[in-house]
Amino acid sequence: MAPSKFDSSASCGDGDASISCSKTENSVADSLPLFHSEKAVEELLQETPLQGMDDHLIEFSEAMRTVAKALRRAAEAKASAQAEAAEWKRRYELERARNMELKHKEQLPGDHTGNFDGVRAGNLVNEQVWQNGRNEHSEEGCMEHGICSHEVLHNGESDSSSNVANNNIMMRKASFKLSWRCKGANGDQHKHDVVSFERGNITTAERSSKQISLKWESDPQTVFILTKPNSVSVRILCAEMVRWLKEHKKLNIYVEPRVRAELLTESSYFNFVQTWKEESEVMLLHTQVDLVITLGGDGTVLWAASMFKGPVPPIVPFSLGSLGFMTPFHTEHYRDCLDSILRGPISITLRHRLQCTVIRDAAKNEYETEEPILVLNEVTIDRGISSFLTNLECYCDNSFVTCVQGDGLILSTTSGSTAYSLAAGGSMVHPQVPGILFTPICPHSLSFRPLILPEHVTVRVQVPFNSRSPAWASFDGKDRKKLEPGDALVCSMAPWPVPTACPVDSTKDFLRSIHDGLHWNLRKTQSFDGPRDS
Ligand SMILES: NC(=O)c1ccc[n+]([C@@H]2O[C@H](COP(=O)([O-])OP(=O)(O)OC[C@H]3O[C@@H](n4cnc5c(N)ncnc54)[C@H](O)[C@@H]3O)[C@@H](O)[C@H]2O)c1
Ligand SMILES: Nc1ncnc2c1ncn2[C@@H]1O[C@H](COP(=O)(O)OP(=O)(O)OP(=O)(O)O)[C@@H](O)[C@H]1O
Repeated sequence: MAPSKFDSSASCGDGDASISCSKTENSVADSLPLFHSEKAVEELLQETPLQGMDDHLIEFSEAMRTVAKALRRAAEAKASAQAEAAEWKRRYELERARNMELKHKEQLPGDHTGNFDGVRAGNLVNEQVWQNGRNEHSEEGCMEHGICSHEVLHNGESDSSSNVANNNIMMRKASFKLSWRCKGANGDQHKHDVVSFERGNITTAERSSKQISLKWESDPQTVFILTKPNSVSVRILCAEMVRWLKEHKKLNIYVEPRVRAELLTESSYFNFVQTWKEESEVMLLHTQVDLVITLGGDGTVLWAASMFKGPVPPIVPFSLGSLGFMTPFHTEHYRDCLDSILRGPISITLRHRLQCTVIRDAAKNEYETEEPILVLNEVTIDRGISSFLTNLECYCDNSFVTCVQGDGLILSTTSGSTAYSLAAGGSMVHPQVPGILFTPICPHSLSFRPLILPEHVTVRVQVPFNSRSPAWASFDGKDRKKLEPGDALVCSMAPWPVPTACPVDSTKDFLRSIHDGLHWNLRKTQSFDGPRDS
């Protein structure tokens, strides 16, 4: 009786496996191990004596033997093809490595991609020559502008500092290049000093925010004194300081028009004091002034910074306020202090500023002001007098961040981290840390924690068209601007920081300000007198 279909299970001898001839050709080939040898077929046939079989069955048995042989040959051919492909692949990799090495040596300008699309496997060089002749790490191949590294490890040699196995295959550590992604054509050249790149290991050997020291190359000639208004003690000190700087230091003195008028009411002696007539002259102050002295509190430092829309001369802030986070110099010793500052060198805290631009009806993308508004502390977008929650859509480099529903949002510098942002639950951050604090004000959501974003981002805060009320932006607590639905405020790090002088260094200054100003973590020390671990 001839079977209509071969569809049975059988032991293959080398273990239990099922053979299903109803499989497609590919799937049979895939299960070649099941046909490990023709033995399986023989065993199967032996179990069925040929005598008594009809011709069809005998014929079928023979066909099965033939199929088994064909499958074995196919398996051998496949294994051989795989081995050959592996060999070609290995050769290709060798050639690729060699070409890469040569290409790096040639230092082709503008091509640091490490791409070798044109390399063909057929264009191979003698592998042995390559292995014998080259045995080097190719640091010298690293280019001027990018940061790259790759190394080749050879037969019998392994990098003692790594765990690379010592086998007979030439191994190539992945080659790579780092570059800083930023706007502008010269982006690649940014901050290479921060990252060192030895043999493929990335280390940040150098720090970006070192203590900055200012050394005068020529003597300062002109000092601009800024004072807090309506303060008798400030007025008295200002007159005394102007006199001393003129008589003992032979300096030119600039003051605000209001201050000059005050000095002149005191005495005509102060006629030499300079000021400006037109507001437009303020724009040029930075070209005439060597040093700015502030007499007041933090608000006077903010005021001074706001007068410079571009570069800011070094500021020496004297403390005549209540808190004095940014005013480390004491007025009692002002002569010694100024004496040392005029001689230099001066330790400087470079305080980053934010530049903010209001865009009216963001859909039109029209900037309201030509010049961005610069802030030293923060820009605040809040609900103003409205009793509704703010509804502020926030984007960071065009990626949606979140929607602020609450009283508002503070975008703060690290200098401003100890001001309004701190009161709203933001972290205190050392002023030399470059970053933008993203601090919600009374958010109506328990999970809305403050963020600190990197310095290079652009933050966009938009009042959506479906907002129930407008929002209000204020800049270092001043100049409130209404943001109607559809308006946006764009904020990024400004290129002109505010250099403020420190008595010792910026870290001591920062710690002093949080200890003295805020009494940070002030607590009576627990006494020794009591239970303790034995
Ligand atoms: N709830 C709050 O804490 C709150 C509310 C509104 C404004 N402010 C802050 O006031 C600043 C404006 O200051 P002002 O002197 O013109 O107004 P102000 O005279 O009302 O003084 C506000 C207080 O903030 C302090 N301050 C300012 N800058 C600081 C800083 N960088 N670190 C620590 N404290 C700082 C000042 O010493 C002052 O005591 C704003 O930029 C804002 O940060 C804070
Ligand atoms: N030269 C100036 N012209 C106009 N306004 C100024 C000037 N200097 C300071 N102000 C403003 O006066 C206010 C108070 O100044 P400041 O913060 O220096 O004094 P304070 O409030 O007594 O000190 P503190 O901030 O330490 O409590 C601030 O709002 C500031 O913007």
